[in-house]
Order: sequence, then structure tokens, then C-alpha cells
Amino acid sequence: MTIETSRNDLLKVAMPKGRIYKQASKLFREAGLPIPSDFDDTRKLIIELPEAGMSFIMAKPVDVPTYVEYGVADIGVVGKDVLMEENRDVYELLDLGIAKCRMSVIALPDWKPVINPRVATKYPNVASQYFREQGQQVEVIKLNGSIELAPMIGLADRIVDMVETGQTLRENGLVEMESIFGITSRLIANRVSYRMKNEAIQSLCDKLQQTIGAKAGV
Ligand SMILES: Nc1ncnc2c1ncn2[C@@H]1O[C@H](COP(=O)(O)OP(=O)(O)OP(=O)(O)O)[C@@H](O)[C@H]1O
Ligand SMILES: O=P(O)(O)OC[C@H]1O[C@H](OP(=O)(O)OP(=O)(O)O)[C@H](O)[C@@H]1O
Repeated sequence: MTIETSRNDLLKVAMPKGRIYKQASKLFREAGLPIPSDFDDTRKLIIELPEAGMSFIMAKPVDVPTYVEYGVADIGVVGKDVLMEENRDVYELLDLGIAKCRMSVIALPDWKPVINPRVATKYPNVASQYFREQGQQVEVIKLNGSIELAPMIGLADRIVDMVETGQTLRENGLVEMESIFGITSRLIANRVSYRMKNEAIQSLCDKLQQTIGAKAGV
């Protein structure tokens, strides 16, 4: 077998850089996969892990479903928030139970109802659908970060954003009006890879599921 062939045999995993990576690699280690912790702060974009039978593609979190849908990654780890927003054609295999937070509607404490309020968010598709289902007409404004600024400086009446500890809300004098979705990270798979590499993917799922179950005391 050539080196090239054995490289192609590795399961390609789109891993989100940033806050999920450490939790995801820790979970993989707990599931018995030999993933060195040396890569927790790496700037490498492709990490080959032949002992674990995998290679990691270090992606921007929002791009993980795209890599998986196009099959350049066989599987991926991604937040449910991104999965809902991107609506890509992938299989959702497993709730990994990591990177827990919630998606909420947030406003200033003195917020008053107005006609056609402006809602700023990183998640325009999710927010539009949510307010449509609530029968509320809103104008959605897409932002890419520091979403909490929007009501503070008068860009929007409300925001839809992630809340984890609540520190950002407290420090900026905002209130959580409603929590609309619980969010955790998910394992997703490319539809073709799921058939062609079923044994490897299923074996990984089983190991992860056992670990997640043991942690939850199931
Ligand atoms: N406090 C939190 N705020 C936002 N997302 C969180 C939080 N805790 C966990 N998450 C999860 O982590 C995922 C990735 O968040 P992260 O901030 O690393 O990516 P990002 O928002 O795309 O950042 P960047 O633009 O800096 O790459 C989110 O999609 C969400 O599922
Ligand atoms: O409840 P907390 O623990 O305070 O976490 C919530 C904050 O974390 C996220 O921001 P992030 O750090 O990703 O920054 P950005 O969205 O401004 O890029 C999210 O958009 C909130 O602002």
C-alpha cells in the first residue's frame, strides 16, 4: 500500500477551530482515540492522525457543514445553531453534548413593543423562521459578531444570540426575554461517506455514544 492510499483511507473529520475544538478532542480522547492534546492550540489546518485512523480539517465553525456536504470531509463536529442556520444536506448522527449553550431573544430591560421591530443576529434564517412561526413581522439584520452592541447603540430593538454563562448580558445591561433553542454540538456525516465508510463511521459513533452515555450516567 502506498502512503497516498493509506492517507486516503483516513476518515476526514471537519473540526471547528475555536471554542468547540478542545471539548471535541477531549471527548474523542475519552472515547479511546489517540488524539494528542498538543494540537489544542495549533495553527495547523490539516492534522493527520494515522494512529486514530483520522485526519482533522481545522475549519471555521460556520463552514463545517459545507465541507461535509461537498464530501471533502466525511464527518464533522458542529454546533446545532450552525446546523440549523446553514441547512446543508448532511446526516446528523449524534448529539455530542458538548459546547452547551442556548439561543435566546435578548433586549434592553426597558424594551417596548413596536411595529416591525428590527432584530440583529448572526442567524438570519433561524431568526426569520422563529418570528414567522410566532406570527410576528420583524426586520432581520445580519451581523457577524458583538451582536449585543445592536440594541445598546440603537441598531436593533432585539437580538437573537447565544447565551452560555450570561456574563455578556450582565456586563452590558441586557435581559434574556426568551430562550428559544437549547444548543449542543453534533456529529454530522456526508451522505455518500456514510455509506462508503460506514464501518469506520459507525465504530466512531459507537465509541462516542458509549462515552457520552457513561458521562450522563446512562
Ligand atoms: N458562549 C457561546 N457563545 C456562542 N457559541 C457558543 C458558546 N458556547 C458554545 N458555543 C458553540 O460554539 C460554536 C462555535 O463558536 P465560536 O465562537 O468558536 O465560533 P464562531 O462564532 O464562528 O467564532 P469565530 O467567528 O471567532 O470563528 C457555536 O456555533 C455554538 O454552537
Ligand atoms: O453567555 P456568555 O458566556 O457571555 O456567552 C455568550 C456570548 O458568547 C458569544 O460571543 P463570542 O464570544 O463568540 O463573540 P462574538 O459573537 O462577538 O464573536 C455569543 O455571541 C455571546 O456574545
